[in-house]
Amino acid sequence: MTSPSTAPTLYRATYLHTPRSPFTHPDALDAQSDGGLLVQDGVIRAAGPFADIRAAHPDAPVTDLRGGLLLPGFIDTHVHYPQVRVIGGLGLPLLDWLDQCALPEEARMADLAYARGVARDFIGGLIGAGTTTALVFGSHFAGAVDAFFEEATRTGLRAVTGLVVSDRLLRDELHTTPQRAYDEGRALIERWHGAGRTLYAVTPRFSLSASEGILDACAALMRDFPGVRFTSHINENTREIQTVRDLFPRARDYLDTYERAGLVGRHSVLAHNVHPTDRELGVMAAHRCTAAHCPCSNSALGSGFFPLRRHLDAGVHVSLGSDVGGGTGFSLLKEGLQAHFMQNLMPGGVPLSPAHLLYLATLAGAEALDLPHTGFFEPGRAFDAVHLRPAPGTPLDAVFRHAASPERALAAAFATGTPADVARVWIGGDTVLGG
Ligand SMILES: O=c1[nH]c(=O)c2nc[nH]c2[nH]1
Ligand SMILES: [Zn+2]
Repeated sequence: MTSPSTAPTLYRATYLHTPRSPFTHPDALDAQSDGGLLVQDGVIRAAGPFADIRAAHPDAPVTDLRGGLLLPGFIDTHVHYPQVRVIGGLGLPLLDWLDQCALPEEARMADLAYARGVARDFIGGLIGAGTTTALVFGSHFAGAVDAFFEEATRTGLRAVTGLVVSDRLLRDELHTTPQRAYDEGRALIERWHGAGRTLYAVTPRFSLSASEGILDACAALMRDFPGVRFTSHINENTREIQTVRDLFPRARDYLDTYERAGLVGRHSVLAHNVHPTDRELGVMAAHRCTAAHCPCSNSALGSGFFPLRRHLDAGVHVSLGSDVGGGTGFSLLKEGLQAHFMQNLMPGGVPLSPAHLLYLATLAGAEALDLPHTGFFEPGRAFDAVHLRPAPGTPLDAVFRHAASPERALAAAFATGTPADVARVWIGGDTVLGG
């Protein structure tokens, strides 16, 4: 039975989106200075110049969003739910930061009441930054993962997440066994994968903390439940990489620890990849898996410069992640700016235009997660959107009022926009913030 249709709404706005990748299509940015998006039942029905949409739908009520910028909702492809309350542990390299900042907080997630509060803080932070879809590193505790799925369902966030599993070198209370990893993962998949807007991601923390037995349990879940996603970390820090080499003497490299277990494929998103070998890039491209680039985290933890040029030359898909709490906040505008800075500063870096940054923050994530109903504005896609409308008197408001083109306003949004400039957020046509 189909539910009865609701009345359409015609949104009138300056909107920008990237229906294609600017890395392969130089004219990928579509900017409508006076655009119209007709939305009904959460789905975009028509898109284009306002005058054209108006003429075709003369009776649709209009919501006027002019004076700001309307963008597709941001898609964060790497962010840690249990770390929202430890953002800002600056000055430590990865393994020390994990020991001193992240893991003590992750151990607190055993307390379900605590986890529920963290889930509220975390999802509030994501939506407040204009993020409408996220691939979320979950918790080591199944109860805390349930709490996350419940909060995602309550708020309407599109979320892909799962139980984080490890069996060595963290803290005892964060360790599990292959059998428990499989059993708890299976129960969570059966409850949440494909329920409403939520999907499941099989999530070994990283090979440093995962034995072959745990990786095999992850592979069994991937085999038994086709369609679940896979995520983990790779090649972030030189000490981490050396430790993985010592732990897996038969593996050719870091990627091979996942590849041998059968965990590298179209639905795999590997965070960081700051120090890849050419072989790893070739295999990632061949399997069409994604590297989630997290520039603020790479800077804060001193992990290094992401070799974007090598990824592009090898044909590896790249998306963007905030990596909270190694990263410094939820804003994908800030991640885009930091990516731009780092590519500017590194020898052989890729010059990133505002169109590249918008693509990385939106459609690139939809492609990484294989969510073809999100990522840009076209008839048939869900209306997931963020309206940036800076407060009067702010510098960004001054730029918006005087910008020579929507592209210039978009560049300023990446240069100086923050969550304070997010006025309204929609997911599947529902207003989840502002309005
Ligand atoms: O940036 C990171 N954050 C983490 O929590 C983590 N765990 C393993 N490797 C990691 N890298
Ligand atoms: Zn991470």
